[in-house]
Amino acid sequence: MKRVGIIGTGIMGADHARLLTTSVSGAIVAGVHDLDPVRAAEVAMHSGGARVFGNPYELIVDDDIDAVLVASSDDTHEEYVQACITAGKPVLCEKPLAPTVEACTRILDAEDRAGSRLVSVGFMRRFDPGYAQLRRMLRLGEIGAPLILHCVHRNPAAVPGLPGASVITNSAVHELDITRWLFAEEITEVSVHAPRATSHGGGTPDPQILLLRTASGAIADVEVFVNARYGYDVRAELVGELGTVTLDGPPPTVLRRSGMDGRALPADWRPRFAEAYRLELQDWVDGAANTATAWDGFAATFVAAACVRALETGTPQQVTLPPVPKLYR
Ligand SMILES: NC(=O)c1ccc[n+]([C@@H]2O[C@H](COP(=O)([O-])OP(=O)(O)OC[C@H]3O[C@@H](n4cnc5c(N)ncnc54)[C@H](O)[C@@H]3O)[C@@H](O)[C@H]2O)c1
Ligand SMILES: O[C@H]1[C@H](O)[C@@H](O)[C@H](O)[C@@H](O)[C@H]1O
Repeated sequence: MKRVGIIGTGIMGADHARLLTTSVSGAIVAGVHDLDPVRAAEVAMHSGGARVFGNPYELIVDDDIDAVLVASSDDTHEEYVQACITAGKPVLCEKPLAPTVEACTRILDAEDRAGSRLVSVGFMRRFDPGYAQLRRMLRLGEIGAPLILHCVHRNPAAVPGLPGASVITNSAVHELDITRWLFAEEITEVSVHAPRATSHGGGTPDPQILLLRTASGAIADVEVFVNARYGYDVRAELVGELGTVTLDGPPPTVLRRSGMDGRALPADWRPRFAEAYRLELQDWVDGAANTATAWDGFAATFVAAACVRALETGTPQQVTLPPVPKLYR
């Protein structure tokens, strides 16, 4: 039985705790920590009486904790991931690995010194049955050589006044990862275009259109719109030389009534990606190593940084990743 400690018990930490407790085999939530002790206590209570730690570093080194899940806010990931590497414990860190290239580089260096892959990154879309099917069809040659990936990523609402950079490092980062993962090659050039901003974002440059060119010359276009109001909506369409494959959002149930034909949209990512989170956690608990690595986390943040420069300067940016370190080849 893997005894998991969770740092950060907000929306995602609480959801991961619930899944680990109810839907993942071979694991228990043994410890929790949050800056807010009330949140930590509540999640502990629903996780079969996990221990509440007042100090996150004591949780990480505790002999009764085998592995750590980091679900605190983005800018706190690095310090906890570093402490896990030092303690020699596997850590599943929510995306992004860290919001800056410098922080991700320090994590890669620490893993290199440790000499083993301890870090997984929560790019859960890799486990979503819909995205997995898209990738399988591509590999089977169903649509021939891929040319274009169209992506839509809409959230109903975000923190008012969120900086444009955060829309990229926190939200569009999923598409940066999924583009690398689907095409199995790196993104080499990016440009970002911002139309007139929505009046519902408190000044956030939102929506944004990202154009990503991959090493073989394919293009992904990403509409990221974090104040779209109407619901949580993530979609994709892959266009190949022989056909297309479309990933529409579940659920499959359609309500036809009063002259309308419609499906209910989820309010956020938890229902939409419930199965992806469960499969990701199971994979991590099993040590199956299909989760995104620290290198994947670094690469996504590296491309995100180029997108932020493109947004701020209005000019396309070349992306040249450093060579893949030996640990990840
Ligand atoms: N994979 C996904 O689809 C997905 C979805 C949502 C969020 N996330 C990521 O998960 C993380 C958490 O997001 P959330 O939506 O749960 O946010 P949240 O604000 O609901 O929860 C964050 C929690 O972290 C705590 N916290 C903040 N700083 C801390 C620190 N230094 N030490 C310990 N606890 C600290 C807060 O008190 C809060 O309870 C973020 O990194 C976010 O990007 C991933
Ligand atoms: O942190 C969340 C999470 O990563 C969701 O999956 C994404 O859709 C949101 O845009 C982001 O804010």
